[in-house]
Amino acid sequence: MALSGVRVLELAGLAPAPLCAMILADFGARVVRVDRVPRSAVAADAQGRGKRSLALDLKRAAGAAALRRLCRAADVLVEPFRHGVMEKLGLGPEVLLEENPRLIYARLTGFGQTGKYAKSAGHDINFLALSGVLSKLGRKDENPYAPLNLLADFAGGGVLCAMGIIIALYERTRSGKGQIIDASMVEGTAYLSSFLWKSQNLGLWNRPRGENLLDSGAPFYETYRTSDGKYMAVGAIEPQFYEQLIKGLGLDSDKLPSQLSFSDWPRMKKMFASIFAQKTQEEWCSIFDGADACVTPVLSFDDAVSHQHNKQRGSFIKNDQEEISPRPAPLLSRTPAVPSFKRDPFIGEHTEEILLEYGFSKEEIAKLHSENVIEFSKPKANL
Ligand SMILES: C[C@H](CCC[C@@H](C)[C@H]1CC[C@H]2[C@@H]3[C@H](O)C[C@@H]4C[C@H](O)CC[C@]4(C)[C@H]3C[C@H](O)[C@]12C)C(=O)SCCNC(=O)CCNC(=O)[C@H](O)C(C)(C)COP(=O)(O)OP(=O)(O)OC[C@H]1O[C@@H](n2cnc3c(N)ncnc32)[C@H](O)[C@@H]1OP(=O)(O)O
Repeated sequence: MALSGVRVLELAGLAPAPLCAMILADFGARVVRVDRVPRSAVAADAQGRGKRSLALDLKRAAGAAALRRLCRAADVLVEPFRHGVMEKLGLGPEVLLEENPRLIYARLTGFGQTGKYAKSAGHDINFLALSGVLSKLGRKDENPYAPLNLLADFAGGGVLCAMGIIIALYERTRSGKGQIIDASMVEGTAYLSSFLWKSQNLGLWNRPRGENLLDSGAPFYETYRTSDGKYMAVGAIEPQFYEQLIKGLGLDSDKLPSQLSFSDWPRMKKMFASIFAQKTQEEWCSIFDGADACVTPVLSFDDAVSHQHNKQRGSFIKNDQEEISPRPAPLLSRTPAVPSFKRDPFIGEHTEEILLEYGFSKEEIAKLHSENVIEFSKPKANL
């Protein structure tokens, strides 16, 4: 796999860092998740695929020293705490990079390492809000709406941090040097929205929220309820696709206002809604499948797994616990990701094997254990 041989240490956190490290594991990195001792009340990594777990108390001097030793032999460290936490533990980047100048020290936070909010707690919705992007999301006359925690936590956070790590690994092949990655979810989300920023003078976004082309203002970029209580997604932007949409709906474009007549959009949306409400989702699929109208069913998770297209591509996988999840993306032709089919690791399940692998002796491990600096776990559920 593309990242074979890359050793990653992930300090356990909430949603974004676990995704970042799972991506690295899916593509071949050997990822060790460093879990808390004593266990945290919010300890539940649903993104542990392909990782092993080492339970280590970083607040004890011997625990922090153990992490320093692990970092001397690692390629990447991913830490998810607000600024100052690692420094307080004596595990700041100056210390770890001095001991291992090749280390890539990835700091995945909401607000970044500097600035007024660097030490503030926050969650996805806060980062999305500060990036400016949340102000654009939502329907007309409604409050801004955060699409789960997909945008800041995962896209602007986990994915962009993984990209930063890959870029730094690539650069290290030339310089031989590691570096610090300051991955702020506010900035990651803002960066993802570059198109919105850079297209402002195109007149696409100058109307109030919910009245623009892609924010549910346009009748041809919307979801519509079907007679069986399901939904269809319509994305017929270009005129040739819009024409196919109109045809599929049984309408005559000569008798309709022009596609880009903003003032007619509310009326057109009502008309489309009443037409979509007359057939089931399946009936609409049989009309639009194969037509270039950019109309697709809105699928539940179950329906997505069993949809013919996704089945043909093997887009979802099942692990040995029968748990279904999306296959890693993108597909690389020669060195594709090979996701683990084993269950996610229990906290502390691999403590001993990891420490041995990183050069600790059996005696050292026994001492750490007797002092409760590390924990071993018997295979039982985390929750
Ligand atoms: C919207 C998402 C968040 C989704 C979260 C949900 C997935 C979970 C939230 C509630 C969970 C459920 C609940 O807990 C009940 C059940 C519990 C059960 O165990 C599992 C099932 C549950 C139902 C459980 C299920 C799920 O887990 C939940 C539903 C997000 O937006 S995530 C993004 C969050 N933001 C960031 O990542 C930005 C950067 N980070 C931060 O701002 C902060 O880290 C954060 C997230 C605000 C947390 O702040 P906190 O004060 O708690 O932490 P820090 O300041 O970072 O400091 C960490 C302290 O921990 C010490 N420490 C770390 N590692 C170790 C170690 N190995 N050993 C010892 N100590 C360690 C560290 O030294 C710090 O100590 P100090 O505070 O003393 O400095």
